[in-house]
Amino acid sequence: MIFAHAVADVRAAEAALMAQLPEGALMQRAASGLAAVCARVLRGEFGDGLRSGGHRRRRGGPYGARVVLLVGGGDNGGDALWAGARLARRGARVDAVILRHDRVHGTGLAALKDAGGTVVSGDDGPMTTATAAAIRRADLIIDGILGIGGRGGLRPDAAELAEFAASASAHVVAVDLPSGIDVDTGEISGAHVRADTTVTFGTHKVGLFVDPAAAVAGDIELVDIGLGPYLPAPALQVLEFADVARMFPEPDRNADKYRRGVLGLLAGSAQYRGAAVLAAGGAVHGGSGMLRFAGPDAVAADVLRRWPETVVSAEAAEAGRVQAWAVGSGLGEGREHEVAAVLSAGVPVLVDADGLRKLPPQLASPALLTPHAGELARMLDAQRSDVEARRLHYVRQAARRWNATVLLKGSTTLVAEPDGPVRVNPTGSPALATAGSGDVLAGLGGSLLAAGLTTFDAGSVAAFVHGMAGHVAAELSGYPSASDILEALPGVLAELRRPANR
Ligand SMILES: NC(=O)C1=CN([C@@H]2O[C@H](COP(=O)(O)OP(=O)(O)OC[C@H]3O[C@@H](n4cnc5c(N)ncnc54)[C@H](OP(=O)(O)O)[C@@H]3O)[C@@H](O)[C@H]2O)[C@@H](O)CC1
Ligand SMILES: Nc1ncnc2c1ncn2[C@@H]1O[C@H](COP(=O)(O)OP(=O)(O)O)[C@@H](O)[C@H]1O
Ligand SMILES: [K+]
Repeated sequence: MIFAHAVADVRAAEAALMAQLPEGALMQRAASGLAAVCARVLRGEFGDGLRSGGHRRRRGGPYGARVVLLVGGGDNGGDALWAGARLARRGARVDAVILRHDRVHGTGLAALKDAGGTVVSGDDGPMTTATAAAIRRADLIIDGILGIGGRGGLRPDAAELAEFAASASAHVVAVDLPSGIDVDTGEISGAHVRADTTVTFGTHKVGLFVDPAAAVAGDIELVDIGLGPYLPAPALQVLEFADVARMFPEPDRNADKYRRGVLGLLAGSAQYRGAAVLAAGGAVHGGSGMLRFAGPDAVAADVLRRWPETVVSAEAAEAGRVQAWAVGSGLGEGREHEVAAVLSAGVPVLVDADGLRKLPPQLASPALLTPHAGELARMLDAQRSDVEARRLHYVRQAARRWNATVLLKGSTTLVAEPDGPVRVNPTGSPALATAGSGDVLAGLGGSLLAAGLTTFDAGSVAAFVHGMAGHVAAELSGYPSASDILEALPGVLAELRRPANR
């Protein structure tokens, strides 16, 4: 599992660690890790990142490379200067653009000059003819404008510099984080740097994983500076393949279909018949022992044709015993009384799409709500654009509001509980943004709930597997449909469940 911590916790851990170490030791660890990643960038070991297109790709390493440092008035600028000094000693031509001469990290600047680096900015501002020329011909730009001490977007002179750097063809490496993002929320409130690679220190920072900020961080490289023992519980968790492989329910020797868990599915309608078929497909593969589908004859017939293992009934009340419900995908209007009955049935429930329209103020059983940004906006009486800009804020708010697990879908899928760390799904891709793909996710998540996973684990495991299936489907079909994603599921699950991976 990968973790990210809040700035206050990073600061406290740094203070505790620094008390044990000689002055400046931590910055040397950070700068040495930063310089090592920069050397790899200059050897061409990194892709072109997000700003791909106009990059001049260098392969020769630091010797003879042109490096520009953007240096703010704090320790983030200090890291850049010390790393610049190391690169200069290895033969790079290093030019520093100093934003605040009165605040610049003194020993870092002296070290850079000793190593042969030069300052190209002027006394009255960072943008000079020499600055522009250095940035235009740079192979690598190191963004040390702001780190965890930054507040709000970049100020005008830094913003102008960042904009000029963005128009250059150099690879941009951000020190700790792309300057100007809100590091604890992933929000962006003004001008900021766009990085191809971010080298972060001690632990990951929240904003590096949450859009919109994550989208401007590029590849993330973590440099261990020894903070680990001093860090408290993380603010964010990112599951990895091995975590997910371990979290799957393992049917025991004397399992039967009931003990493996039965999922009830209330999805699809005359208008959205396919939603029932797609959700049922996610469900029959998701680890539960049996699927009971409740819905109108025509929809049930479609489900049975595709998934003959399903047991169908006309109404939720006639479905029989289940260990969990998944409700709402493509359900349309008119079955609100059934949704209400399912929500008070006393078993865990995944609530998607139309099931989210009229949620009661209190939910009677453990619930996993799976809105996209538009649905969450409607639930919280907010604007969709605001939910997309402040994903972490709103997902946490909804989790507290309904005392439930909330899985917010989209470019960063987040899974939040009323308290504790939020999980970010690392496998998402725009390939998933296709009609019906959310229905597959709902069926899969519901099935995992029925099989006994908690709402938090079921949501995060389902999102992870769904994302992997999206990648596999994209390799096979270019622009995969939801049916393609569904078809890729068994292969992905087989890989995850292989004994060697558990
Ligand atoms: N502590 C450690 O042990 C280690 C820390 N490390 C490194 O230190 C970094 C944190 O350093 P830091 O605390 O000095 O803050 P930092 O992010 O450089 O910026 C502060 C300066 O920015 C300014 N400023 C603020 N907002 C602004 C804006 N919007 N636009 C423009 N300017 C703005 C603010 O000025 P003021 O607001 O006072 O005018 C102040 O001068 C951390 O990210 C990591 O890289 C590593 O070496 C590992 C060991
Ligand atoms: N830009 C994106 N990047 C990654 N995943 C995305 C993106 N846009 C949508 N998704 C994912 O695609 C799925 C779409 O689900 P949903 O919005 O419910 O669509 P539908 O209702 O048509 O099934 C969700 O899993 C969501 O997280
Ligand atoms: K930075």
